[in-house]
Amino acid sequence: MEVDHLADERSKAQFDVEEMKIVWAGSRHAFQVSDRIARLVASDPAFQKDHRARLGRKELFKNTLRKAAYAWKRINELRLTEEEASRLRFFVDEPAFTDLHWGMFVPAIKGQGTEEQQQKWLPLAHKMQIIGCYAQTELGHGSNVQGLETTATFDPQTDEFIIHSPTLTSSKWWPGGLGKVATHGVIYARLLTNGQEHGVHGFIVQIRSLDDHLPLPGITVGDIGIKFGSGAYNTMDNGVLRFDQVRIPRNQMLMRVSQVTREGKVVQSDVPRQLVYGTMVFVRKTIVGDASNALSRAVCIATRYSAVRRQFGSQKGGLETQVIDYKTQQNRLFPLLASAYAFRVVGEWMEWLYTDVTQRLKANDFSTLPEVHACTAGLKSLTTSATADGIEECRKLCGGHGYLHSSGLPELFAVYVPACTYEGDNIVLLLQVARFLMKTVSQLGSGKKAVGTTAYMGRVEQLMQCRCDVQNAEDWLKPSIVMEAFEARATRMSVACARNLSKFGNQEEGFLELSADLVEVAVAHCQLIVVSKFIEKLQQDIPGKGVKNQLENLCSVYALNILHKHLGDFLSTGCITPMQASLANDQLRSLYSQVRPNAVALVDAFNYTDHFLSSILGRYDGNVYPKLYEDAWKDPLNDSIVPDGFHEYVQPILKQQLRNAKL
Ligand SMILES: CCCCCCCC/C=C\CCCCCCCCCCCCC/C=C/C(=O)SCCNC(=O)CCNC(=O)[C@H](O)C(C)(C)COP(=O)(O)OP(=O)(O)OC[C@H]1O[C@@H](n2cnc3c(N)ncnc32)[C@H](O)[C@@H]1OP(=O)(O)O
Ligand SMILES: Cc1cc2nc3c(=O)[nH]c(=O)nc-3n(C[C@H](O)[C@H](O)[C@H](O)COP(=O)(O)OP(=O)(O)OC[C@H]3O[C@@H](n4cnc5c(N)ncnc54)[C@H](O)[C@@H]3O)c2cc1C
Repeated sequence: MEVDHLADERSKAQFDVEEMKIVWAGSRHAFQVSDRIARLVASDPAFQKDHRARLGRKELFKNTLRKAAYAWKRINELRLTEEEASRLRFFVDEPAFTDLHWGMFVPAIKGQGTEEQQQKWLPLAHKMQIIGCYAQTELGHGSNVQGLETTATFDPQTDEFIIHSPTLTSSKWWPGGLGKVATHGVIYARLLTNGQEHGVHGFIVQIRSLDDHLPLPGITVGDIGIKFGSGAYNTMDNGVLRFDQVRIPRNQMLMRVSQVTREGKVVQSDVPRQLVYGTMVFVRKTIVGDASNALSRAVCIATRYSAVRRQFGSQKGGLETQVIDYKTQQNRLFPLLASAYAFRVVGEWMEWLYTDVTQRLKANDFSTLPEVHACTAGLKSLTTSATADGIEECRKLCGGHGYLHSSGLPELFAVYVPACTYEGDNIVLLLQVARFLMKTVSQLGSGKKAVGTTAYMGRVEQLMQCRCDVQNAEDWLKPSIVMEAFEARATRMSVACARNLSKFGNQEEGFLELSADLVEVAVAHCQLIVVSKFIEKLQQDIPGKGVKNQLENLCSVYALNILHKHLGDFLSTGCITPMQASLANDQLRSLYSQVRPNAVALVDAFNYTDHFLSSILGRYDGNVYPKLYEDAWKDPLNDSIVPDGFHEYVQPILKQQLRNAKL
């Protein structure tokens, strides 16, 4: 009979775990779909994944192609909905060319193509009769999109664009799916007509033949090579691509934002030029939601293992202390648990924000676009940095065993860290947020109302002077007090930076000089958004015994831990005193004690199968030691007692030593 080594932990929970599962999933329906698909994937041997790190690149990649084809077959056989298919991709847990096809190529056509273009290309893409990638980044430029060098020159004689890579640095470099699989790509290039340049635009270009999969004439394409970590992101074929005067019909330029007429005239639509960047906004909001997935997974492993692992403190031969009971462990682990829940909430809000802007754009209302850009960029940066650091912290929280591949943490880290770079380097994105904030501050005096996530700046005078009203530690549990402290911090930092900027004659020069401070301002603003959205969520009716109370504790842990980590910001802006900061820390410690008995149940609420977690340390039943021991013997090195190469290389050394000793 299977023994649940964590049963005791589970019995301590003070809330309804089943109801928390629904909060985590977003709705009862979402939970049911997710639960069903997770089981479907876990029970299908075709989706086995524990051997990935031992495969060579070619075998690994072929295995991914097999899985993708099988997944597609099952999606069609079972007639899965879009939601179900997307859950299937999530639980299969393997980066593949299909991510870029569905996650970027299709959205780029939807967002930047005209109705006519959508009608032509989307049915092909939806049936996967063509497979697309998103080819923007080049060897020489990624962040600086305006600096891309690939050209698309209109030839009025033939009514075609000539796509060309004029330099080595203009080679497309990084696009996922491009290396070996994609038949088409949305290629970003500088538009040239009648000898004039018109900025970067997207073009649908066929890369490989649909008959024999060979590159079309004028195209050089391949994979860019092995990436960080074993297995990990190497299931993806990130590619390199060069064009030698490749011709495409005029109607393959994505023309929702600008059109090129038969004569080569460029006509701007009434939508803003920035919509050319719309796919990045879409993916950044997806990445925010996904951060909670990756962080919760690491936290689930570290929490369960911390409850299993015991070190020191045995009294009279009794059990040693569970490491989760050490305050230092709690102080590292519980803020990550709280962050996972916080990012879940903010991810949900981000979905709402995106739906809202999409509807507005349809009605030609572009007013919220700058804010949506700032929110998606800023929160993508904040959540991915925190998640990447959080996964590594979870590895350390698991001590030595966390470094084993079978802990599930090294591969999770290797797959996750590029999220800090792709879809915009996190620092570059925070600088975008800072620009938006400096603009907002500069407009405060002009009567323009600060709205949305910057509405708090409308109370700049009050926030510049307010003094926090905390008398005792429990006061820090009041949402109004926390909000005021975060708003005062963000406002004061923004205003201080804006004042410093105004000392520079040249704004751009000032921006460069102060960029490190500006990044901190952007972080303060984004952390405020997360805290405020979590607090807003708690104002809703949340059913289930004790569920809301747990979420309130986690929200307070998230906020007070940030306050503690960024104490310098809060103190130097004068809103709170050192005594109040110390009370916040007392409250944080007390919250840890309240989270402690619920910790295992709070990670059970993520509803992850053992297949998905892929971690011996994070097993649901906590049966860690026998399984670790068993697993060691499965390593190919243990197939033979004496390893290959021993007689050839090591034995001669030993014999030499023996000879020397005899001499
Ligand atoms: C094996 C199993 C398989 C299973 C299969 C199952 C089948 C599948 C079924 C379902 C599956 C579903 C799967 C879905 C998965 C989805 C997952 C998605 C995967 C993601 C993987 C990621 C891969 C990575 C991709 C990339 O990295 S793409 C490249 C990204 N590149 C960047 O992000 C570049 C960053 N740089 C920039 O964004 C900008 O250029 C800049 C930094 C903003 C610089 O801009 P600036 O210099 O200011 O220049 P301007 O261009 O002049 O802008 C000025 C102006 O514009 C505003 N602005 C800027 N950006 C935007 C924007 N995006 N939106 C709106 N506005 C913007 C800016 O604020 C300025 O405004 P003002 O003038 O008003 O100030
Ligand atoms: C796994 C992975 C998958 C990818 N997939 C795709 C894809 O499918 N399609 C695609 O088109 N691209 C893809 N990319 C490329 C990715 O979008 C870029 O790498 C990313 O946007 C960062 O750009 P960069 O490489 O030019 O970095 P750089 O901008 O060169 O960054 C280098 C350093 O310079 C700093 N820096 C740069 N500019 C500034 C500035 N203005 N101020 C201060 N500091 C600055 C950065 O912070 C960073 O520390 C992928 C990348 C990875 C790693």
